[in-house]
Amino acid sequence: MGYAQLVIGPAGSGKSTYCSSLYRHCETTGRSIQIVNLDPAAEQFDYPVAMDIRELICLDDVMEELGLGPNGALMYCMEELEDNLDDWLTDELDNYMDDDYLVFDCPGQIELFSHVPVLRNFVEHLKSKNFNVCVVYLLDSQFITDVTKFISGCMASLSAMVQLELPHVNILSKMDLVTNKRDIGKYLNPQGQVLLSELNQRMAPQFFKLNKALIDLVDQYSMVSFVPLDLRKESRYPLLSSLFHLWHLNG
Ligand SMILES: Nc1nc2c(ncn2[C@@H]2O[C@H](COP(=O)(O)OP(=O)(O)OP(=O)(O)O)[C@@H](O)[C@H]2O)c(=O)[nH]1
Repeated sequence: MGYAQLVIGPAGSGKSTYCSSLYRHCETTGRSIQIVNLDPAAEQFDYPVAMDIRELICLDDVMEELGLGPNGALMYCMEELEDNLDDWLTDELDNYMDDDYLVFDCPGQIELFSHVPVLRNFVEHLKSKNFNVCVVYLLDSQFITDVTKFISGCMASLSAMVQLELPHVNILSKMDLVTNKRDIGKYLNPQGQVLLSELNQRMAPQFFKLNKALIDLVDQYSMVSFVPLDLRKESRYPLLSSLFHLWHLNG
């Protein structure tokens, strides 16, 4: 059995930085992982790239040849990947053995994990090749500085959970940029009633019913909670280790 981590999250949330930190961490601790680039627009990497979607298709070529903009071209590239699961991806996966650990650095287009089936089909393919797959969802800590942003971050993460139906860990990235940790603390162990009253104070009364429904949803999916990760600090090591261990057991 192989293991795979799908690293997803909005554009710029720190996916590639997380992948390179994880790679260096594993190097230090004597583990072996392979990082795969699934972003056809990526230009440079801070980690050795084991497999690269750009060998199959490249964003610039699609933009030039089909006259598409960056977003349309990216979706075209991902559909090309979906069409090549049995060919390109299967050939590439054949290079990896039992017990190999692949980490997939994905593009940040939100539609990939909200409403198009590409990643879900990709995951099904990995499973059919005997990979145990889990998701690491990154959210920039700067995006949850108030309750409305927090709810929006939760909803985006929840839509990925529902779409992919995999073991899922939410990580709050760029914690070094949070100047007042107390502002974020209340969102790490969210209390429904506190969030609801904060939300209601921010919004007009016609939204109160909707606010309640949203908070109940976050409460019910109690796993919509975030693990803060500061990659710039030495303290990241125990956290990366325990997360890695968890994924390896449950992934
Ligand atoms: N301060 C700080 N900056 C970070 C951290 N992680 C990433 N960044 C910066 O955030 C920017 C985006 O980081 P990336 O790792 O490229 O993010 P990404 O999610 O892979 O981006 P896309 O592939 O474009 O979606 C870069 O300028 C990084 O240097 C962090 O933990 N702290």
